Parts: sequence; C-alpha cells; structure tokens
Amino acid sequence: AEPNSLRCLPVHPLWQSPLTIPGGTRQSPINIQWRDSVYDPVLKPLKVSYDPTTCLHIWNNGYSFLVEFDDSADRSIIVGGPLENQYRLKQFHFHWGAINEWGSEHTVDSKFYPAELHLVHWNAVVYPTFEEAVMEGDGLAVIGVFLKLGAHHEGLQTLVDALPAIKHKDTIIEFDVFDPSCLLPSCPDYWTYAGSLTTPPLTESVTWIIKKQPIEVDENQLEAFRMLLFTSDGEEEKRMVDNFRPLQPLMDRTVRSSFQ
Ligand SMILES: NS(=O)(=O)c1ccc(C(=O)NCc2c(F)c(F)c(F)c(F)c2F)cc1
Ligand SMILES: [Zn+2]
Repeated sequence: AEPNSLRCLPVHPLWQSPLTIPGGTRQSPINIQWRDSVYDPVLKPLKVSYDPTTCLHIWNNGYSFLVEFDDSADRSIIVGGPLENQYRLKQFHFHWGAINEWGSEHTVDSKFYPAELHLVHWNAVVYPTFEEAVMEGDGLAVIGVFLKLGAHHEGLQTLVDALPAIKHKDTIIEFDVFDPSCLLPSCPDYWTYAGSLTTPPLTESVTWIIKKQPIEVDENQLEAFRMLLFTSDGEEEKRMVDNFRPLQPLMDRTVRSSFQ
C-alpha cells in the first residue's frame, strides 16, 4: 500500500505528460528498499576529483536551479564505483518540496527527504558530446545526495546567497569558484542502479549512484529554494516547489549497495 505521504501528493502539472515513457524498462526515480538491495563486493569506492575553478554560472532554467561547469576537458571528474570509465561533471541541481515532508525524487524504504541533489556527469571517454551521451545506456552518471533538515550547511550557503539574483526563469549569474565536493556526505556508502533522466526526454542513460548518508541543511536554506519561481519576470508568479518526478516501477532491476 502507498504510504499516506504519497496519497496527498499533488499530481504536479509538470507531470501531465505520461509518467513513464512507453516501453521504458529502467525509469527513475525509484524507491530503494534497503533490505532488497544486494551488497556487491566488486563495487569500488567512488573517486571524486573536482576543480573548483571549472565552475561557470548558476541559473534558473524554469524547472530547478543549476550550477554548470566547464566540461571541455577532464578537470572535474568521477571514476570508480560502478563506473567502467571516468565521467566529466557537467552540472548539479536540486529537487525539493513545498514542505519538509517530501521533495526528494528517490525514497529509501518509502521515506521522502525534503530535497535531493543531483551531480550530473557524462562519459566523455566514449562519447564526443553530452548530447550524444544522454542518448546512450552508459552515457551519464548522476550522484544523488539526500538533504535532511538539521544543522546549517556552510558550503550550501554560498549557493543560497546567490538565489535571489536568479529568482525568475532564465535568469543567470556568473559563479566562478565553487567546489561541489563540499556538498557530499563524509560516508562513502552508496546504492547504485541503472535508470533514466527524471525529466524529459527521460532517456535511459543514467547510472545512478545514491549516497546512503544525507547532508544536513537548515530550514532557512530549504526556504530559500522555495522562494525561486518557475515563472519568468512579468508573468504571474508560481513558486518553484515540488519539482520532483513521481516514483517509477522497479521492473526487472536490482539495486546494489557498496556496503554490507
Ligand atoms: N534529474 S536528472 O535525471 O539528474 C537530469 C539530469 C540532466 C538533465 C539534462 O541535462 N537535461 C537537459 C538536456 C537533455 F535532456 C538532453 F536530452 C540533451 F541532449 C541535453 F543536451 C540537455 F542539456 C535532465 C535531468
Ligand atoms: Zn535531477
């Protein structure tokens, strides 16, 4: 049975389109049932090496806010974990709710977190461009980090301070030095599974790496996300909240864990 938190979830206008793509067998997000995940001793630790000077800008794309990086060379990369190649960081963004009861895309044992960070990387070893990688089964690797309500997060505050300047859709400001490693939890443990983009075109090209340990952020920082707008300047204001996709069926997939 659906947890009662799901029952009162609004079907957001964003998702009037089909919730799963026809023929989709590896759609995201999913619920991670901890006891059904399988420890895989072959999984390596994930190695993350980001160069903070590859940071370019922060912008509101009308769906989330994202920080984009210069991915013209292998300067901010991840390697190891479930990955056969190294992957280049292209951008990170978040998904969040109108209230703290929900907001994450993935759930753990049907529990929602108030928000979820996605660090998006692409396989530049095999594919010439991000656009091509997005269409391939091993094209992307996205690190998912849950945000929970708790202590103030120093590193996140740098982002939060920039949000008023990108309140409206299609606003952008320069953001020249930021090291996204400060948004990763200290614990190396993760789950991994084969999935998809969670926004159109929903292509089944993502190796998901979901960190077990959430990071803590405070109420003011979550509220700052909720003051962003889906709408452009001059349009009737719509607060940017509940920008997460509904859970998708696991189908014939196993979630592996890097920990016992
Ligand atoms: N929430 S998530 O699963 O982590 C996710 C990650 C990245 C994108 C994305 O890059 N979208 C724009 C985008 C495309 F969707 C393309 F298909 C493409 F070719 C692009 F170049 C492109 F920027 C969408 C969702
Ligand atoms: Zn995302």
